[in-house]
Amino acid sequence: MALGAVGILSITPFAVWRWLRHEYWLAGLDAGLLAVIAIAMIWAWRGGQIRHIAYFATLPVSAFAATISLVSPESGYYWIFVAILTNAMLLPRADIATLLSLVVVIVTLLVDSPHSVFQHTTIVVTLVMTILFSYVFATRAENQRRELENLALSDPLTGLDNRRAFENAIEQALHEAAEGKQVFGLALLDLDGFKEINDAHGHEAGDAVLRELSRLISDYLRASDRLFRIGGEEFVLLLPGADVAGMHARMENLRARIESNLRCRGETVTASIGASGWQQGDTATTWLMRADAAMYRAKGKGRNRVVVHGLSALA
Ligand SMILES: Nc1nc2c(ncn2[C@@H]2O[C@H](COP(=O)(O)OP(=O)(O)OP(=O)(O)O)[C@@H](O)[C@H]2O)c(=O)[nH]1
Repeated sequence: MALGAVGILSITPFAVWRWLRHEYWLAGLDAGLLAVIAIAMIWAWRGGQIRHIAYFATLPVSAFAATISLVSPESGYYWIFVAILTNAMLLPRADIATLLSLVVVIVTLLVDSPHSVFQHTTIVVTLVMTILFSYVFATRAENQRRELENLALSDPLTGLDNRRAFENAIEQALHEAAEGKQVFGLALLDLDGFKEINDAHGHEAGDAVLRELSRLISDYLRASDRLFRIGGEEFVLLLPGADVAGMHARMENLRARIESNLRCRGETVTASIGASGWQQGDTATTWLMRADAAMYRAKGKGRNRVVVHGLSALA
């Protein structure tokens, strides 16, 4: 929004000035660019996706810079610097931003320059330097954004996807299930007596158990399954293609594997698992509530067991 406001404040005087000088064609070009910026600002204000808005805004800005440098080469070149920076700052990919800026610069080199050879060389060199520096800036910004996204979506202790990632994934699963593309199972896994483990052996030993548990579950999962750590000793599994009977068999295997392999200072550590299949009309809350209720039934029945909602004979 701030960039848009600066753009409008900077370009409007040029549009008026050109209109007063009867340069209607150039004034119309300025007015077109002002309209693009205004639409982009309204789109952003109404919550549009920044990525789409960026492409919508940068393409006309680049086209404007190239056109103005072709029709008015004495001063038009300066707008190319603005276009290069706009591309680098707005576009989500540094390579696309650089490519677009290069196209603009190459187009402008087609102009018969009214400048001296020295001035023209200076313009070309400074444009190329600006593109290079913008590329470095945009690449850094892109990497930092990716790192931040990873940090926001992963759990630092286990490296697994976290609750926020799970919230995105369950919405996606609900969408796919409602469209009939895929059935899904959802399983909640909670360690048994973890407080006592922490109290008896210390927090670091507890952390080691959580890391080992993550490794055990990850090794057991299929490529399409997803595992999340959504709380202290609470994990969620999102299992595409799993019907309730199949889910019970798989979770029972996982439970037995944990019981056989998970140890803290030689003591066996176990987990309780509650699971539920997707049902028509489910929201994330209703689906999770059924899996949660199944998990508490597993705890209530003495822990170290699996309960799948709707599979009472096996439960
Ligand atoms: N080491 C460690 N402990 C954690 C972490 N997050 C939560 N906890 C501990 O996990 C324990 C959870 O305790 P409870 O909710 O009582 O669960 P529980 O002892 O496993 O009991 P049940 O679930 O009923 O079998 C608490 O002592 C928390 O301090 C963590 O990241 N690391």
